[in-house]
Amino acid sequence: MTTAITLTRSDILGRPSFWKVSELGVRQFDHGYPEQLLDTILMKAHELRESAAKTNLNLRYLRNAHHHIPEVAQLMHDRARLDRLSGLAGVPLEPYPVDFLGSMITFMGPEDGTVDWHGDSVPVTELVALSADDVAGGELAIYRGELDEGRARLAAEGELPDDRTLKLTHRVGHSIFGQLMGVLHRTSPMTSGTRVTLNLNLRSAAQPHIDDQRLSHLAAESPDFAWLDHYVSDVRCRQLPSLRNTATLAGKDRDV
Ligand SMILES: O=C(O)CCC(=O)C(=O)O
Ligand SMILES: [Fe+2]
Repeated sequence: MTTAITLTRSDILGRPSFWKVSELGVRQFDHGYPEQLLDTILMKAHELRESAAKTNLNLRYLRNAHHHIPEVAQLMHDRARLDRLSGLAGVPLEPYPVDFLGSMITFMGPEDGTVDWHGDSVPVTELVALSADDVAGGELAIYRGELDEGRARLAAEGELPDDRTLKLTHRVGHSIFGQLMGVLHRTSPMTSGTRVTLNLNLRSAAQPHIDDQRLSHLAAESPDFAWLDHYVSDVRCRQLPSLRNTATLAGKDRDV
């Protein structure tokens, strides 16, 4: 595995941050995943493309990809992959548990559009380019600065200065792996070509409460509330113990 780029979270935000799973910022690396597995995922993604929804962020995507495509589930839960990503992040990671956000496949191009400025609700993501044909534009653009400050600038000025934006070109065979929670980013508009990308979302296995998910966001994404029971039991059984444990440890620190 060769690492093409590495940036810490503090490098991106321009300040230390507290709400994070680790100092992971963004890394791009040669993933070495089996070509045949990714080709199968791409072929099945094309078959399902017409069922992919468009969201208000101008993104055409197929959510819950691991339920539709067993090969996505295989990669998502692959132990060697999770161990390697955990090593890169510096903390144990696990697949994101809210089913419809665990994995998705995005379709981007001049007609499908590209995802607009946002911060991720999920803590950590791996973007695996399945195809990138004849692409002009379409880089992952990351604002170097605070999310809220960047949003205010966007609202006031309509754009962000180029010299504060880092652009990463997606490459087939490489993953862009990052902690994009609380980090303002988008995909640069594409003037030609198409890119199909597999997004595999993750969180800290040790501190699963570190997350920017909002119930209103989940409801907007999936208004049938079919995710609710599973979500509440995750909060009860995983997130609450982790939150309490963190609070206890912080209390102990103060007592010393
Ligand atoms: O594929 C990309 O360039 C960015 C995708 C992204 O930010 C997202 O799906 O949340
Ligand atoms: Fe994102």
